[in-house]
Amino acid sequence: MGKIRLTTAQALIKFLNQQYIHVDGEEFPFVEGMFNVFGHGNVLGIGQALEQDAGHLKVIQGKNEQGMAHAAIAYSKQMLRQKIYAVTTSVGPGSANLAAAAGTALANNIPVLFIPGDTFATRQPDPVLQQVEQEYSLAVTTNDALKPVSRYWDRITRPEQLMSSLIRAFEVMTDPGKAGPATICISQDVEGEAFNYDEKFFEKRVHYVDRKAPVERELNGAAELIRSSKKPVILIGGGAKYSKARDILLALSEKHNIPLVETQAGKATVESTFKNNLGGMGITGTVAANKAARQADLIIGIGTRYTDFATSSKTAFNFETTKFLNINVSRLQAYKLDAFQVVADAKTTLEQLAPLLEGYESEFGSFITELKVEWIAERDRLSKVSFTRENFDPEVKNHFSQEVLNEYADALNTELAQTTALIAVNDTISPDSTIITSAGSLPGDVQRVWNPTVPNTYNVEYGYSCMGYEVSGALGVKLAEPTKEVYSLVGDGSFLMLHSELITAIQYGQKINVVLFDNSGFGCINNLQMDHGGGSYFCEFRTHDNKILTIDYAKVAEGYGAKTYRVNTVEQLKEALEDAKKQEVSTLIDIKVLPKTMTDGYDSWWNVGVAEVSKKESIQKAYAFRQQKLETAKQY
Ligand SMILES: Cc1ncc(C[n+]2csc(CCOP(=O)(O)OP(=O)(O)O)c2C)c(N)n1
Ligand SMILES: O=C1C[C@@H](O)[C@H](O)[C@@H](O)C1=O
Ligand SMILES: [Mg+2]
Repeated sequence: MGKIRLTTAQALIKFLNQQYIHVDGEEFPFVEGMFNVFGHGNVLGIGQALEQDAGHLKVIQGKNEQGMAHAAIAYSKQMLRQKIYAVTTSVGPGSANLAAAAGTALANNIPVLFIPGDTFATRQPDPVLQQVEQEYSLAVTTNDALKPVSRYWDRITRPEQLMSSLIRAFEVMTDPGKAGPATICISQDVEGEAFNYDEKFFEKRVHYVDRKAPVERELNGAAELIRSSKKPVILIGGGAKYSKARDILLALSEKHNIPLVETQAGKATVESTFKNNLGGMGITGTVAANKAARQADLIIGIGTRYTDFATSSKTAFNFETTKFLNINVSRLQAYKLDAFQVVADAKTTLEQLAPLLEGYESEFGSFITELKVEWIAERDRLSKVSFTRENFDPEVKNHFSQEVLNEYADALNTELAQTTALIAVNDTISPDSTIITSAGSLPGDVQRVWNPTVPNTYNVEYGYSCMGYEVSGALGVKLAEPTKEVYSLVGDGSFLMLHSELITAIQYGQKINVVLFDNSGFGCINNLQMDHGGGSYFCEFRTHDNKILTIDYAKVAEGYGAKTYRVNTVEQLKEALEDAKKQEVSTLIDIKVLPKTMTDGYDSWWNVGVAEVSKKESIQKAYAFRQQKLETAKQY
């Protein structure tokens, strides 16, 4: 057998170039490119290999490891998990910076390949720069911290180990049932070590993503459950989107009059304009979706993980009477809520179920339309909130006095409500643009009020809700959708935490639009503490002498080379959005919004850890309320 002498890093890059994916009869390269932040842990090994021959890989210099990893995750999510970017980091802090992003990929089941450098296999120079010296083991390095946030984890201390390791990593990343981050740590000396690799290892390798069909028992059981149900509701999860189940969902919903409700990951599988689509479900959901779910005697959960946000901490359904039918490629997910399990691909299952449901119609009648009409009116109200200097009643009530709200209006020089601004963005940008968000109050707002009229234009990461995904993710989506506009919807808190990849976007001419909602604080957490009887404690951005912090974010982005806008009214916002569309360079719109003007909970419930004992009566009350709610919640 032919051999080829390569360094471990050269072998890695050669192998990545030869990985293909085969989905629904189409075959294409699985690895699009590689993000890097070089340091001594990877520049001489992986850096050298890329410089010598990157093949078809697009090589992009990131600015922060978490940020570039978020960009890679958003890319993969937008490509419906069919294409990835790899991410290489240096050793120690460089790899530690991957941890939050790895968690993001894992919680959201997104395939991405992480290649952090590792300490020396020989241990000759130990402790090498950036090595943490553990007393109890020389084998432990910073990279061990990535184990709990990786779907697959390995350490390469000999060049030949790379072969079996990579094959496992690609098997994991291309399996829809267990897709997630694969982390292969390579000792920095080993990256440069050569080995006589079998040439066969580098032959084109095709990873087949076949759609797993349900077995007859599953199919008949599912059909029987639906046929005997009066009011079934379909809960669309991310799995439905990745399976491209839109058409069959639409057909089944229409034919059998079954309402569709969506999780964050499932939103925009089916366009919001579809008559039976009632929008987001759960804590951050619409009244319409939650009312339908409350009435349901059967929830058909398709590709959903049933997170606390989707189930309102297991209070959203009537568990006495509601059955669950879970269609999921993951057995782990299918087992949830004591459901009837169909462990199979969403689209295939629904297509095979269709003939078995012939003649069936739910008893929802015109109720679905009534719910939708009711919610449209509510959204309309939210689009027109106008601030008044007296007796203003914000969405989030009884937290801030009018005096404090006026203080914000003065400091930020704005009277804009967040809901009004957000809906204006929705109504102004082109419908085929994609929005990206993940943390703060915006994910809740968009799950309720954002109307994606074009499928797959909603890239919201809410499995990990990781601050920093918003701006970085926009870069990833732009790489996936180069001809479309992308909009990062980001709070001031998240922007401050991480926006380094805005610079990467500008550097590589990848136009992103950052729409920044500045309410001068960690607004949603402030809501959370005050909703549970606490004071306003360290969640507002105030100076040492209690003044509201005002930051000119437009100026910050201007410094990077972005085209920027300062916005205090809806009119200015619309103008800025129109102008931003015409720009070739990345843009940032700094919108000053009033706190407490995001959407509120609409009576949904989130189980959070309230203090059992407290000196404050309001907290005691919050605790008692939680205990009361737990009485009605499913226990597991
Ligand atoms: C990396 C990370 N750290 C902390 C949190 C907890 N957290 C969630 S939202 C939030 C504040 C977000 O503030 P901002 O972006 O301004 O959004 P707002 O709620 O004000 O709309 C914090 C600290 C998180 N989700 N992610
Ligand atoms: O703690 C949190 C509260 C949520 O409202 C928010 O969206 C999320 O980012 C979070 O971490
Ligand atoms: Mg904020």
